[in-house]
Amino acid sequence: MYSLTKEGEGLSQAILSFKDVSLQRSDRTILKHIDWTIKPKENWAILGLNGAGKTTMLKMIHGDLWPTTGQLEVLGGLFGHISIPELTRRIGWVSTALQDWLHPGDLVEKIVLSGKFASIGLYERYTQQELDQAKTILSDMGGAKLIGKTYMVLSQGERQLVMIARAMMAQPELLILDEPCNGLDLFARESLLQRVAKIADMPNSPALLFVSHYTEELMPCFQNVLLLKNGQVFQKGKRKDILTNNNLANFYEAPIQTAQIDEDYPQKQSD
Ligand SMILES: Nc1ncnc2c1ncn2[C@@H]1O[C@H](COP(=O)(O)OP(=O)(O)OP(=O)(O)O)[C@@H](O)[C@H]1O
Repeated sequence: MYSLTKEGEGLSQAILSFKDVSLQRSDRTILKHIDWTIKPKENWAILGLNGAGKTTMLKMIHGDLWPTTGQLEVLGGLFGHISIPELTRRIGWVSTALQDWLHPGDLVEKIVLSGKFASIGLYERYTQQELDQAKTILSDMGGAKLIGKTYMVLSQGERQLVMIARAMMAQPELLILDEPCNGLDLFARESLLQRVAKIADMPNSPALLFVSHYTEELMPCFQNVLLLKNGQVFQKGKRKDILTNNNLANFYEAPIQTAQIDEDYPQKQSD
């Protein structure tokens, strides 16, 4: 169904749509003339070096920043005509930065449950059924052994798993994974990426938006890639067209040799 703005203008059915969006801060243009659409059922990865503007774009999608110029539509709502708190409840956000806000002494399952209320800590009344649902989501993500532990004793990989389960608790329509593999060792990273791939395979999977510095983290479920450089879209499209040696060499301004790695990622025997 098409959404309507207050003026009655029909909107697209896109998950998100940037139309000539720029963002100015002080005397600096951080994002420049971004044109980009994510259609339903598409999963995208954004690749960019430090300072490219990735986090700024995510903050915009999440409603924390507004375009200085241009038109931005997220989940059928046009900025300027939507309730931002309502929008943010429909978006899951996983980022190591968010971990610093959590209460270290909280039980893992309660942190997952807090995703339902979009709160840091649990202040709302909840039912046993909701708590059980949080445990089920965590178990489905491979985190059954974490139930009953406090957040502070978890490893970084386990914390990221909890963050993803927390985001899934709200049944988001869009799940943003902002450099989720930061600080993870090889095995923890591959295990987390496998979990992400499982989410992508779910029948009612949210649209996935994965942000990274590294091409090797872009799982096959990310069929579309946007290369962001100096606040501008350098290239965007199907991964097979974007992740070529030539493109990446131009993007990074350095010789690049990509290699297809066996999709059976390294796994510990115990996994
Ligand atoms: N409020 C602001 N005022 C001025 N400059 C800003 C502001 N916010 C971000 N920037 C600048 O905009 C640029 C893009 O920042 P952003 O955090 O979006 O990059 P990024 O691609 O996420 O980088 P990283 O990979 O290092 O996290 C950076 O140079 C940053 O210093």
